[in-house]
Amino acid sequence: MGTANDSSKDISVRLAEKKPKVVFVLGGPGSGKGTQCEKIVQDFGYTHLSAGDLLRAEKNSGSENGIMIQNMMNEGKIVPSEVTIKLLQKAMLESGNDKFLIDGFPRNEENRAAFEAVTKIEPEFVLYFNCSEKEMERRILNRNQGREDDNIETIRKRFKVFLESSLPVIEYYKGKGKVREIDAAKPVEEVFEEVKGIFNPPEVRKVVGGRGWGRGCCAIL
Ligand SMILES: Nc1ncnc2c1ncn2[C@@H]1O[C@H](COP(=O)(O)OP(=O)(O)OP(=O)(O)O)[C@@H](O)[C@H]1O
Ligand SMILES: Nc1ccn([C@@H]2O[C@H](COP(=O)(O)O)[C@@H](O)[C@H]2O)c(=O)n1
Ligand SMILES: [Mg+2]
Repeated sequence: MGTANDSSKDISVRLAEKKPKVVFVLGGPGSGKGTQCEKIVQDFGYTHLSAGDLLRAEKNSGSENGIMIQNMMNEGKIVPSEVTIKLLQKAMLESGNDKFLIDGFPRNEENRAAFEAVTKIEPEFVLYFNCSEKEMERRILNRNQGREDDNIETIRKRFKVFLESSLPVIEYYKGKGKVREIDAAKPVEEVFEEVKGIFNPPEVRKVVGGRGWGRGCCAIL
C-alpha cells in the first residue's frame, strides 16, 4: 500500500498546507487592477495571478475548454468556477510563493462560494479599485493589447456583469469589514501611493514621553 506523497495528494490539501496569504483584487473592467498588481509585486513580493490571463492562456493552449472559454469571454460572461479555480490552484502551487494577489476573482457569488468551499482559503482583505464607467471605457478603448473582448459591444456587456454580479461580491466582503477601497480614477502613481498605504500600514511606533506604544503619528525611537 503506497503512502500519499506530494503528487498524489489532492491539490486543495497541498495548497492548504502552504497556508497561503491571499488578497483578492477587484474592480470594474479597466479600473487598473493589472497595472497596480504589477507594482505591488515589485514592492511587496506577492505573486500576481489574473484569472482573466489564466483563462486566456488556457483557451490558447488548445484545451478541451478552449471554445467554451472563448465564447464566454466574447460575451463578457463568467466562466464556471470549477475551471477557473483549478487554474488558480495550479498556478498557486507552481509559483513556489505563499503570498498571492488574485486579480479579477471572485467575479460572482458562485466564484466566491466555490473558492471558499474548495480551497478553505479566506482572503486577508479585498482591494477594490473604484472608478467611473466613463473612465474605464476610455482606458479599455486605449489599451491596445489585442484583447478580443476590448470592443465597445463586449465592454458594455462586461460593465453590466460587473454591476449585476461582481459588485454584490464586494458588498459581501464589505459586510465582513474586509474591503480596502481605492479611488482608481487618479493617475497610476497617485493610485499606487494609496495602495502602498494599505500594504505598508504605518509602523507601530513608541510614543516619545508617552506611556506606551501607539500607532502612526509619533516619532520613532
Ligand atoms: N490610473 C490610471 N490612469 C490612466 N490609465 C490607467 C490607469 N491604470 C491603468 N491604466 C491603463 O488603463 C488600461 C487598463 O488597465 P488594466 O489593464 O490595468 O485594467 P484592469 O482592471 O486589469 O482591466 P481588465 O479587467 O479589463 O483586465 C491599461 O491600458 C492601463 O495602462
Ligand atoms: N473570475 C473570472 C475572471 C474573468 N473571467 C472572464 O475573463 C474575461 C476577462 O477578464 P479580465 O479580468 O481579464 O478583464 C471576463 O470578462 C470573463 O469573461 C471569468 O470568467 N471569471
Ligand atoms: Mg486585467
